[in-house]
Amino acid sequence: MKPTDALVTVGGAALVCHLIYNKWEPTYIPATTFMLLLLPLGLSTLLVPHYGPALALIVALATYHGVLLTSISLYRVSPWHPVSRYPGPLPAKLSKWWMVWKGCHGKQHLYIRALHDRYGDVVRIGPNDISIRDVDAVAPMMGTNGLPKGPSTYAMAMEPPIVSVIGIRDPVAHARRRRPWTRAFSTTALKEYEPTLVKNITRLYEQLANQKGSVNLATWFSWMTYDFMGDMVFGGGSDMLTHGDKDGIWSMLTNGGEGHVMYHHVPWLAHFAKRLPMSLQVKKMRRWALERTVARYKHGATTKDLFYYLSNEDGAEKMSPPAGQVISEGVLATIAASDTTSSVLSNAFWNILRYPQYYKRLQAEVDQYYPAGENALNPKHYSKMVFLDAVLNETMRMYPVVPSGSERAPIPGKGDRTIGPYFIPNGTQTRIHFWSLHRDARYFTHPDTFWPERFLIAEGLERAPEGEPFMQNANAFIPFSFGPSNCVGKNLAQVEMRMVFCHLLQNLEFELEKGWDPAERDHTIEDHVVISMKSPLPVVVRRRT
Ligand code: HEM
Repeated sequence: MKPTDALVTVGGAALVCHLIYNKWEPTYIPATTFMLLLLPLGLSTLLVPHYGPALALIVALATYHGVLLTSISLYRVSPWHPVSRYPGPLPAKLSKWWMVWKGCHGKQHLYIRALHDRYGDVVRIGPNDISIRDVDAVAPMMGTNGLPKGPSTYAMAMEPPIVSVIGIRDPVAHARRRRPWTRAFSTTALKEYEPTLVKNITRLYEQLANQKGSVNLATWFSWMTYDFMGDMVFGGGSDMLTHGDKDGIWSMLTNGGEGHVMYHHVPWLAHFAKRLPMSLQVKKMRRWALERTVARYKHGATTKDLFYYLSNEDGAEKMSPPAGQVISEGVLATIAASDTTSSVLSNAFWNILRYPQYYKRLQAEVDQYYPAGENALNPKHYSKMVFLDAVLNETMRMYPVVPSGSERAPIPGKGDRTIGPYFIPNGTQTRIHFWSLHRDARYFTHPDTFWPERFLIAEGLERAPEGEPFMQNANAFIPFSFGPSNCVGKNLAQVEMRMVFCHLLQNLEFELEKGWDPAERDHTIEDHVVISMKSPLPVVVRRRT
């Protein structure tokens, strides 16, 4: 064979490889190794007579991968690409790694918002990836007849193949797996959890009351929320409020963010994840969960906690799940419930402490419903505390715990979909960008200002300031997401946060550490799929007299 014919054969094989990946996206490791390595290596034999073995290898690999990359790039920016109708920056159209690059610095929430400001309500943030900032797309995309979860939720689930509920893409299988969760968060079940909540919040209070000087309030909230979930899922064993993060579990949870961003944008990477060093941390967490689960199975249920429902001790399902599934769900619960709730708690405290008028008003509300002597750990007045709710809601509006939204995508191979006014081609990963939606002036007056009263005005409890139109679109406020895959733990999170606020404000007073500028914290917000604040929250705590 002439050298040019051999080179054309190598290039042709690369084009076939592009076609195969474009249609089937194989992630099976042997198939990937064959397509990307063994095939060009094999084809190099055609070039050996002309270049010798070593050079033939180099030429074959360079030609194969050069043609492959060129073909992929041209297709992605061409008008024939299914997502070409949506605008976006060129590097994002060319490669998902662009968003990984933007995301690993923790600022993708700001970047995507800037892209929406520049390009409009739909932006292409990857070759097959779009972000939407339009309230009219929320229900059609995330509601009952909307799109199922996308591939990145599967990729981020802790340990495929035993994927927890958050990673299940098939809507029927997801609904089935969600049943014990729904039972676990019914009104009756929530009532059963109160003693565990009370125990942990009392412990938090005692620890804070005994601290001298300035403390990092954010850390204490993290430890409390984690201990609470440790009790709820694994019957205890965490004890961070007493011993701190001695096992390094909390640092593992908060430091693995860059990995999450990578899986979020390049989900296929998860198939290789077990070989990456970061998975050692995941294994450590899973080992801890396994030990606790085995102990829990041995001792059985002493209270009706979350494990009771997840392991089917309530006997509501015909078949009990395998232990591996219970571990996966348990690990998900501790992650989904602790990092999220603690970040809202610390962000809410940060905001009332930097705006003293809100601290004063909230303190007055707590004192009205829970004066000294009244048990603030009893939720009987919580539903009447409208300002507390307004503070928590405003915190979640401005600092949604999942800033870049939760991914959705048409079911692979089931064809394209139209969502409201938007055409979503098969294979397109899409999401409503919560951060941009929550800070869109069309939906919220002064969207970048912390102004809890907006929620009271919207409910007709207060008058809007005169002289400017008041905007508040309830459908654009989705911190717990929307539809059949929304946050199943929403009600628990709300009781927990209200209980913390009422008990702590009834008994303690808080002051920001002198000399610390709270505005600094704004610049340290990072989006690692879940929001993360790199800055501490240094606060001086005193008992109220
Ligand atoms: C303020 C606290 C919390 C916030 C803001 C929050 C927010 C969210 C969001 C945005 C999602 C993604 C939903 C989607 O994909 O559409 C989610 C999922 C989830 N959350 Fe929460 N969450 C919080 C607390 C909790 C708590 C306390 C639990 C209790 C275990 C919990 C359990 C879950 C679970 C299991 C899922 C997956 C649901 C599914 O895929 O069906 N979350 N959460």
